[in-house]
Order: sequence, then C-alpha cells, then structure tokens
Amino acid sequence: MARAASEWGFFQVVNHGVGLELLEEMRREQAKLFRLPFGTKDKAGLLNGSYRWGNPTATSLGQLSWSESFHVPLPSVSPEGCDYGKLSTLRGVMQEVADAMSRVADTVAGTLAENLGHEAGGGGGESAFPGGCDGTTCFLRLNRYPACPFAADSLGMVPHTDSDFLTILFQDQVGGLQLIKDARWVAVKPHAEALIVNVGDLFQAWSNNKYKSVEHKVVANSSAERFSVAYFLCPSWDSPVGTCGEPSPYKPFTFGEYRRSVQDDVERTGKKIGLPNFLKRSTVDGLDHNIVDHSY
Ligand SMILES: O=C(O)CCC(=O)C(=O)O
Ligand SMILES: [Fe+2]
Repeated sequence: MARAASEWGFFQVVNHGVGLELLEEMRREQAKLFRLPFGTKDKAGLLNGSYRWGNPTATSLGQLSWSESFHVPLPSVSPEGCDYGKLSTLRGVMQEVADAMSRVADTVAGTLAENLGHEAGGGGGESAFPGGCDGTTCFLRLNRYPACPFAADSLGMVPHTDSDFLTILFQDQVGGLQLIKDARWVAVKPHAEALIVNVGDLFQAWSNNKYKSVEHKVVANSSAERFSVAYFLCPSWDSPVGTCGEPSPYKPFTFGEYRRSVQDDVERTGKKIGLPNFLKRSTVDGLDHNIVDHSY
C-alpha cells in the first residue's frame, strides 16, 4: 500500500469489510435519489442543501463537469440532521456506508502512517493520526454522471486533487475514472469487489510528499449513466495538519486555512493551487498549478 501511495497515489483494496450487497443497495438508492425532479433535488431541505451540479466553481466552459452530486457532511446523515423527503430507506443505507467506509479509511490511514514510523493507535491523544478527524468532520459524496451526448468534448468531472487526507471510493462497472501517472492519463478499470483508495492533499503534506495526492478526472460516456460514492476523510476546521517529522517542506497550517486558500485561489484565478501555497520555499518543483477545485 505504501508503495502504491507513493508511486501512484491510488490503489484498490478487496476484503475491505464493506458488504457488496450494501454497496449495490447504495447504488440503487442513488438512482432513486437522482431520478427526483431537479427542483426537488435543489430544494434547500433535501439532504441539507448539499446538491451540486456541473461544478459550482467553474469560471469557463472548459471547467464544466457533466455530473451531479450530493456532498453531505456526516452529521447530516442522521434522522434529525436532514430532510430525506420521501426517500425513507436512503438515510439508513448512507449511514451504513459511511460507517463501513470510515473503518476502511482509518485502517488504511493508520497503516500508511505506521509505514512512515508513526506509532499506531494514538488513543485519540495528540499523536493520533490523522489528528482532528472523527464521525462529525468527514463527508459522504454521492455522484451521478448522466450519459452525455457530446462525450468526446466533455468530462464527467474535471481534473482535480482531493483536499482531504484520504478518499475511499466505490465506482460501478461503467468506468471513466482516470488518474495521472508519468504525465499520462491512466484508466482505473472497474472491479466489482474493490474499493479505490486515493491519497489527498493533507496526507501528502503530512507525509512530507512521500505519499502523492494525484490529479484525477472522470471522462464522460455517450451511452451509459454512471454512479459512484466517495468518503472523504477530513479533520475539523481548526485542526493543524502537521507532519510525520521535521524537516517538513510545508509551513504549519490548519485544515480551515487550507480550504480558505483553495477557495481564494478559485475565486481569484479560477484555479486551485493548493499545497504549493504552503511550501516553506516558494519553489514549485513539478507540481501542476492548473487544477480546478470542483468540489467545494
Ligand atoms: O466518480 C469518481 O470516480 C471520482 C469522484 C471524485 O474524484 C470525487 O468525488 O472527488
Ligand atoms: Fe476526487
């Protein structure tokens, strides 16, 4: 895993403990949810106004994404937290998926951290990794990519890196996810039993660039509709991201500072700069600035 995280920033895991039937049920629930009329999905109450479509931060046509999603903070996946309208079974399935994926995220994050010499099981104290993450700080994102009549000229999701520690993703059998490896786009072939894990910006920073937050995108499909579900391992806003050991190439920063800087960049320039903004030295070695923040 550690080798994949440093060479690819991505890998797939099987025997992960998330029931395959549960994942199929999630897909069915997503299909029902996204079939609702636009006005219902967009209504502030449904899933706490977490509905997005197309890429809310796009500043040009090239940044539009042929997709829609619900980007849901975990506290909203509770009976009190959220209006599920007529979708009575959606909440329970989302809760189970979030709980199961969170166990995978914690196990993988812990294993990757141990590999860098960090002690396991910090017991929630200062040395726990990743610091500041709990059941209230993470997100579950439901994605739908409709079939696209101009697929050759469109992307389901524009190239981006994830602004979290780690992402756990389940994609259906349609395919379309691609990642950058040695300056080429490589397709992540669907595997019915596997979850995809990718390193986010915060883990790259914490690991002193040992693990890579790799740019990825989703290509559009002219005939098939596609669904995916992603769990984002994020800390609380005021958590310092920290480092596995000095010297770190990055200045100290909190998750909130990171997210604000991403938002500022996107508003100012239409593009996410991300980690290079926090380098101690402002030399940017080989990191691509041309990244759009699609998700926040
Ligand atoms: O749908 C996918 O395969 C990728 C989704 C993704 O990259 C994201 O939601 O950040
Ligand atoms: Fe992503």
